[in-house]
Amino acid sequence: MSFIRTLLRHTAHNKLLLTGFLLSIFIEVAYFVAAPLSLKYLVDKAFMPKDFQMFLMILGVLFVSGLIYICAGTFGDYALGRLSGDVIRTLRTKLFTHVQRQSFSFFQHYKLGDLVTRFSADMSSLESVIRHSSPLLLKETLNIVLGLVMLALIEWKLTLAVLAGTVLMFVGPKWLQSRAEKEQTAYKQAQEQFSNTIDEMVKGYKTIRGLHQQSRFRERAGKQIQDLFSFGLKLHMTGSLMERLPLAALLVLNGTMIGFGGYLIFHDEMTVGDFMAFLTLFMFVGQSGSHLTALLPHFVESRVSFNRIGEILDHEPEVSEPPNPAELPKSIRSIRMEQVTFGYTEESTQLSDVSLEIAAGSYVAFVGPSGSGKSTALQLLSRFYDPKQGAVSINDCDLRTVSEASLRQTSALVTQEAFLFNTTIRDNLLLDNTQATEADMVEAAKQANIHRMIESWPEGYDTPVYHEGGSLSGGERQRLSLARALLRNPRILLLDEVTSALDPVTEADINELIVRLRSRMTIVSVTHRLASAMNADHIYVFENGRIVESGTHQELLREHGLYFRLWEKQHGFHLSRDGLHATVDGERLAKLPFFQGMELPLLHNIASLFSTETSKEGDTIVSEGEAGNKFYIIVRGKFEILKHLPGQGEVRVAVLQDGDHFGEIALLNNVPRNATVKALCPSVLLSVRQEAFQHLISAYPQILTVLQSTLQQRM
Ligand SMILES: Nc1ncnc2c1ncn2[C@@H]1O[C@H](COP(=O)(O)OP(=O)(O)OP(=O)(O)O)[C@@H](O)[C@H]1O
Repeated sequence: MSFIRTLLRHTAHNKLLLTGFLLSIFIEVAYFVAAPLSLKYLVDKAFMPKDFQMFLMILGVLFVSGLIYICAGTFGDYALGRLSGDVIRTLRTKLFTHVQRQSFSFFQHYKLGDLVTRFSADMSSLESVIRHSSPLLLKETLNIVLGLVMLALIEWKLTLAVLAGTVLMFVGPKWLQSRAEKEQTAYKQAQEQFSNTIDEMVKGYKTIRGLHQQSRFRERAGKQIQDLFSFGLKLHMTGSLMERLPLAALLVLNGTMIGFGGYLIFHDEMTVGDFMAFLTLFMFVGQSGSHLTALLPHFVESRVSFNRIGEILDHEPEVSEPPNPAELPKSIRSIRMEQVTFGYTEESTQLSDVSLEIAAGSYVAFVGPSGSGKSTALQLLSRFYDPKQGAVSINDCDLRTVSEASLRQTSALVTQEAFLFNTTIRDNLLLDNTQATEADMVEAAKQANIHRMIESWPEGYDTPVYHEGGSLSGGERQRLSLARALLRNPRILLLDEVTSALDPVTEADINELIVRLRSRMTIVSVTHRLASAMNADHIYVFENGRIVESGTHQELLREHGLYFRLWEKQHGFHLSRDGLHATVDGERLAKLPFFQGMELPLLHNIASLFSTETSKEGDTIVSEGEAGNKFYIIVRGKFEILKHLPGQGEVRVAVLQDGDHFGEIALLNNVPRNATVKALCPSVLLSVRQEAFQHLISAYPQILTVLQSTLQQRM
């Protein structure tokens, strides 16, 4: 078993303790095996001839060897504790460090529950086998071997008969082993799935309650608990069969031994003392045999656990530290992507032949439609992935040759998620930054416009954060994660949609901060909102994984290309500072296909028919199949369009963002929604009801014609 090999490998370095432990086991076993022999001598040499001196001598020997046995056992327990603790500590550390080294794809493949189960349930089963089952295995095997030798010394013929029957004890468990392994694997998988559900239930508790999804989750958990019950029952039954079959074999053996032993006594080939010693020793060996088989289910479980942990340890990170990593210089000249092609999987391509150069100290924006590859390009700049072809470099230094520590000191990434640790605000800001003073921390918080807010909390910088930042607002979280990045004083600041989920005031604030920072560091910002990018020194426009345009805001507008079209789409909306009230210009409405050619005064009237709606992440705006009675324009936010496709279930078919519209088909009578629309972040919409539109349609039949042709295209 490779598990035993691993065990030996991890304990071999502590030779003295290991030898002491093995010796203690040997003494224990020798005592147990030899003790029944005392019966033979007591009966044949002391009791039968009534030799009191011999009796005292045997008693003395028993007492001294009992004392040695107790001392050896105590030392053995200590040695085992140290050795097994050491193995588990090494394995836990190895697993943790290995998981930490992994690339993003690993965390996409393994869910939280998968990993937690491996760190907890699987490690515990290994721990129990290392601490209890392995030493028992050793002891019981030695018991059997030594016991059999002793039995042979007492009466070899009887021993041979018994030995032949012993084979029976191991046939059943061997036969059941592969079944037990399969059941164990199924049980562990069910544990993982249940852990994943608990994880979602805790993290998504607001969404679950908000959307009243408790019963769906209860149903899912109920099914998983039922699976745990069924797999657990099967496992229990197989385990108990593995223990019971050898016991049945033992009963047969007992009968054989008493029968054959009796025959030998009646024919004077064995003394009564020999028989009693044989019987006691045989009971003892039999007990060891059944202990051994009782250990089998634990070994099966630990083997499955060991393989599951091994699967993680065998997973090599795709992005690894080079053997002799280079350090990035203090001053940065440029960041380059040269003919970069990249795909998240072997088969897919998310970036094709992307080349760009970012001068040190400049502020660069990546813009483009959803899914065009902006964030992917940023992740390559952070070396969360390596390109399939081409190179990403800083100062002509390929990132694949640079040490991770040096890269992370040079650049800091802030993402939309703004993850915070469950500790105080101070610890969240400082992390391991021992060089930053209290004044530095306050300065960074001031720059990110969060200092006053922190000070207004009763515990100030010592305020604890709960639920990974869920106890704070999105804006507070984002400002804190910006302050954290600034405190590290990076030379390159990478921002991934940092303002997309924020209210207009916070967004404007953060955009101002970026403008202030641009002289101090190189900034690369991914955003789908062009108003946030217009101040950039240079803008790269992505479409289908390629850079299709680049230049300043003005240059790009003059090109009348994709950027211009996106700008036109996002322009013409007004949002109040609190983000709760939006309006749209008549000119903007004129760009919608079904309003084209209408006079401006009428469009202004139509604009006044719209009312503002806000939605939270996860809110369903429209549901496939329901009767629709509203048309929507997205003022700001992100929505996914989901459709039920035959054989595939609900599938995301598109993502809509600022300036996009949906639901116009519902403005026709009795047309059900042909897709579900869900908010991916806090969003603001303008909507108009069907009734309000009816008189327009009758006055302007062209609206109806265009809507009908849109409907035909989409069905
Ligand atoms: N981790 C991932 N694994 C597989 N595919 C991914 C992964 N992340 C993104 N993609 C896919 O890669 C493509 C580009 O995604 P990316 O996030 O870079 O686009 P984007 O322009 O930033 O869009 P958005 O603004 O919607 O995030 C999309 O088709 C997306 O579905």
